[in-house]
Amino acid sequence: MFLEVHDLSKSYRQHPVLHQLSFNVRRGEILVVLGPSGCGKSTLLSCLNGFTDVDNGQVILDGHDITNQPPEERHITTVFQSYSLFPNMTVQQNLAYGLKFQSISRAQRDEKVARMMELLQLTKLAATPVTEISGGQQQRVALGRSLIVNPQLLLLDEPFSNLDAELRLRLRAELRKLQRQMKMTMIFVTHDQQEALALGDRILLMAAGRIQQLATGPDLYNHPQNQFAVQFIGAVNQLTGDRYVRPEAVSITPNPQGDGIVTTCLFQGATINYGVRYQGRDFQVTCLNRGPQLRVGDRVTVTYQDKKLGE
Ligand SMILES: Nc1ncnc2c1ncn2[C@@H]1O[C@H](COP(=O)(O)OP(=O)(O)OP(=O)(O)O)[C@@H](O)[C@H]1O
Repeated sequence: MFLEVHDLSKSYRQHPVLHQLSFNVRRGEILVVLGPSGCGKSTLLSCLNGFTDVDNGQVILDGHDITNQPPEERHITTVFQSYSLFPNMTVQQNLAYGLKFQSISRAQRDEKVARMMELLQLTKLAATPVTEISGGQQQRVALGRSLIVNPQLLLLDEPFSNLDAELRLRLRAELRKLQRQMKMTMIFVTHDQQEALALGDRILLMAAGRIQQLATGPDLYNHPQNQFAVQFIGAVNQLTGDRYVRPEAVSITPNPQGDGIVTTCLFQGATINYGVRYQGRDFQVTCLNRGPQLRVGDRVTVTYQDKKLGE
């Protein structure tokens, strides 16, 4: 394994924030750390990059125990939400800055910068001061500045959260492409489940400083291990005990004698979300937009196959 984390614990002033976390990251993988605000995601990254000391546990990177190494010796780079670029420098100068401390020739440096600008589609903006480019372009420069030093491990802490929805989607796709091209290992922190599902080879789901589940996106969605996982990823109809059914796994068919009744209807384009009252319960139902739309008050037949947590 490329990164191994064993029994990592961290408290701030006697208040435990991370509880004996153990997990691995494979070389060339994007692991997304997903969880609600305050669950300890940023603290986990700080323990990995060395900005925060751990109370207990071990961090092994590529076979080396880095638990007590200072941050500058770890070959780990972090991209933050606020991109902290140098405002008085151009795009090109910002990208080149990280390479100043590497013993490479000027020609090699220029070549790396040119390649990075090309990858990130920033070539035309090379000579523009970073204060004169858009938020999305600034975030690309920040990404480029981190990627250019070719870190063994890149940590990203909600890097797109200041950007509008469309730009987020675009940069997500670009990051995925770059990561594949450069075969870089990344840990990406987010509280956005769509982002996690879109980006992660695997997702480490956290709540209150504990790992709830570590799985691929489809596994997390289709086979949640506990109540937290089933509630946090996607919408769900809770049934009795540990049984549940996802909205798209409920079928409704119009039937004047049916014992379900449509209570709400939300048109979403490709899909329609219905609320259906059935057997004393309110169900969320997601249907593909095919055929005539049902209306509030329509009677329906309801069928579903429920599942059990942990299966
Ligand atoms: N330097 C610190 N001193 C004391 N408590 C801290 C410190 N940093 C974080 N905490 C606390 O640790 C807990 C976890 O914080 P952390 O920032 O790691 O969560 P997060 O999941 O990254 O949250 P968000 O998504 O809101 O950024 C919170 O209760 C927070 O208040």
